[in-house]
Amino acid sequence: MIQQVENPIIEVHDLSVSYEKKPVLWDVDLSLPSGKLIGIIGPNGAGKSTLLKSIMGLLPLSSGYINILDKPLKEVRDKISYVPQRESVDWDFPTSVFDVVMMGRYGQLGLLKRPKKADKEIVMDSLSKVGMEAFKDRQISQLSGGQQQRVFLARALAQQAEIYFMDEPFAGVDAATEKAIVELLRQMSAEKKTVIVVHHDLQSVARYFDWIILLNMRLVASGPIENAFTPELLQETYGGKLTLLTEISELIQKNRFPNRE
Ligand SMILES: Nc1ncnc2c1ncn2[C@@H]1O[C@H](COP(=O)(O)OP(=O)(O)OP(=O)(O)O)[C@@H](O)[C@H]1O
Repeated sequence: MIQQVENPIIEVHDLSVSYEKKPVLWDVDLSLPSGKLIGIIGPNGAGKSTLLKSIMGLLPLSSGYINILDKPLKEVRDKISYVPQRESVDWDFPTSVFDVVMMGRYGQLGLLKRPKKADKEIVMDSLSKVGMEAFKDRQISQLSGGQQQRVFLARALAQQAEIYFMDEPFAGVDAATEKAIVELLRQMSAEKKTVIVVHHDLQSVARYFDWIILLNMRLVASGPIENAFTPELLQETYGGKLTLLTEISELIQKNRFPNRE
């Protein structure tokens, strides 16, 4: 079930990626619609983060090419924003919440230019969207995991991009932060942003995403949640590793896609 899209915002052609000659992604052909919340789902080691990084040009490709907004990545870099995994960052670095979020503005500013009043306003607005204005002067080493994740999201918002890539934004955050992130994703979607999220928790997939990519080294499915989130396709993606299959099957049969209009 691989649905091709007319006028895709992202097109991936024959993508293969290897780490030190060990193949991780094989022949991925993908086209993605704009303005949707898109989840990349698959078991551990399936290549989800690798797909995200490849699309953003952070890894060398063994074969294939990627177009974003009909153009090669280097022409549209300022239109994309990346929220990496929280653990991949040194949170002991001595800097404030405000300054981390201001880093989101440097793409537009250039490194040597001073931020203007408008940039400061964008930073404060981004912090308020994630409920972190009160923490603007706090050192980032003194934040909880959920607060760190919110700051990361605020930095991405400050970039005012069109496409947002997020690698497991819900990993290790508290329930309040999870709810705040979901609300933010919905708001971004209402503003016609495209958001692509690596996601682990199968229970929440149908509630959070409009479209899913099922991946296990090869592309198993890409399509609207109603068509792609099926027991058969999940079985194909997870193989014997899927213990939640019955539960998910029930969820689908009851056609319960809560909170999604
Ligand atoms: N820098 C690297 N060097 C060598 N191998 C790597 C590197 N990064 C990832 N891999 C391997 O590539 C495979 C895919 O990794 P990737 O992180 O893309 O998977 P994932 O689906 O995001 O996994 P997870 O859900 O566990 O985060 C794994 O087998 C992983 O061990």
